[in-house]
Amino acid sequence: MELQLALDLVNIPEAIELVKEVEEHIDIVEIGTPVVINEGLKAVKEMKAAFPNLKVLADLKIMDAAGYEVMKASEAGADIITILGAAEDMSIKGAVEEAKKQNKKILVDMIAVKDIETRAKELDAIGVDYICVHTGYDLQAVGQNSFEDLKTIKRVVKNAKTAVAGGIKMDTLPEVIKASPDLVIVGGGITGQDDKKATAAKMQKLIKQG
Ligand SMILES: O=C(CO)[C@H](O)[C@H](O)COP(=O)(O)O
Repeated sequence: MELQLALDLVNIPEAIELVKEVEEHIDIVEIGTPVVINEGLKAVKEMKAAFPNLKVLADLKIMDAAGYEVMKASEAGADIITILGAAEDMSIKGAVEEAKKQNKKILVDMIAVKDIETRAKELDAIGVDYICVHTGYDLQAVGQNSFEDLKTIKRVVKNAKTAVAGGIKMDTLPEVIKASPDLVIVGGGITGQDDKKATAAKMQKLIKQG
């Protein structure tokens, strides 16, 4: 099980300062969608240059022109690139094909997918690297989470790694860990804390204990 830190509400210098604090306690750093919108793929490039030993995920949430966008994110230094599960199979296949060429990985974000079980089976058969259940900010605001969806993908996915994101905090982490995802993605649960390093360290410890 790995820990990914999601950075959404920062600029590039703030993102780099934040990662300096928690670097030793995370496996992957995510350049969140709002950061890519504000700063472009330069944010991925600068993060990779600052932390060459960390895996960098570019949360592009690709919907179309997937091969091209995966290629551009790969050139910027991303190790993992996200595409939406709601995208056409043709787009998912394009992303997977380009990622293989570039020696990168594809994470499919299942946000807004209604039939998680059926779509997860289809995506698994296409050969994506990760399938991630995700409750975005708008549904977190009305009290939703993805813990039941995580159990669903754990049951049906045979090849891809499983991941979970959306409002995970220290108090809900044990429930997430119980379901044994391969990747736990935490944003505000770390960045919103006064002592980010101690929080990341504690989360890492729980995750490594399984
Ligand atoms: O992709 C995202 C929002 O669309 C976030 O990066 C993801 O939800 C993790 O952040 P948090 O733990 O703060 O919810």
